Amino acid sequence: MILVAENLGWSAGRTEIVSGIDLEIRKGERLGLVGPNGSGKSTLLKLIAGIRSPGRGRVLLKGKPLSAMRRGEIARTIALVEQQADTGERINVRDAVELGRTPWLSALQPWSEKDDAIVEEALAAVSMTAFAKRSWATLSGGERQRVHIARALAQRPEILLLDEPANHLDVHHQLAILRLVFALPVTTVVALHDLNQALECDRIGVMDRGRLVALGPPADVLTADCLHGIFGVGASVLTDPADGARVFRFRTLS
Ligand SMILES: Nc1ncnc2c1ncn2[C@@H]1O[C@H](COP(=O)(O)OP(=O)(O)OP(=O)(O)O)[C@@H](O)[C@H]1O
Repeated sequence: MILVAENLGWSAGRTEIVSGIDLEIRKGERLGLVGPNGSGKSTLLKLIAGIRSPGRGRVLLKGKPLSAMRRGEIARTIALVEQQADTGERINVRDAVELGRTPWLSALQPWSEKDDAIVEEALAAVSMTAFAKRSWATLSGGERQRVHIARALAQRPEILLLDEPANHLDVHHQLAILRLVFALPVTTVVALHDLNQALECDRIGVMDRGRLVALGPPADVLTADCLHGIFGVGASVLTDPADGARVFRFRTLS
């Protein structure tokens, strides 16, 4: 297991936001996190990224407690693309992506041509090369999202955590980003609202009111009962005649 959460919990004041999370993340898997608004997906991602300290339980990264690791050491392994993340307004796109290299730089290892090449590759991966000199402040929401993903790619993490990466993106870029993310040779944990996109994950974790209530292959987890009970919707599973893929069609419950 590359990352293990043991009885993880976090509270805001006296309100438990997530609790009792036991989760073993396998090296190389694509794990989707789904759940209603406010069910704790972002909080769980922040806890496993080490940017929020758990109130209870612990996170082990390759067997080592996250709490015993330095920030830079964690950042060389885990990158998190947050929802609505912001970046200093005055920087340009390339500067924002270069920030991804920070955990790898030191007095003994200053910026090199290799870092330039990694940044250029990351910009190209999200089709933002032509925007490299543009000021961050002038970007649209979807362009910012793609730059955040490029920054995370430049970090060259072993574990990539993404909170709603397709948010703000037009349908072309949604498909392109998810295809890119799912093809990366890294472990990926991705919070998703689109349950059809979630079907592409190896495993799905379902969050409900701060708890991980189901975990397993998409077909086992995203059942009609689950969709009814957790999301309060009815769903039919249709087959796409183009390629035989399963797709959900949702309806409100009368
Ligand atoms: N610092 C905080 N103080 C108080 N409440 C918080 C804090 N952070 C999160 N919450 C609450 O915790 C709950 C879980 O939030 P979280 O952002 O983890 O959910 P989510 O599943 O990612 O939601 P969404 O799908 O809407 O993005 C929400 O009700 C939120 O309002």
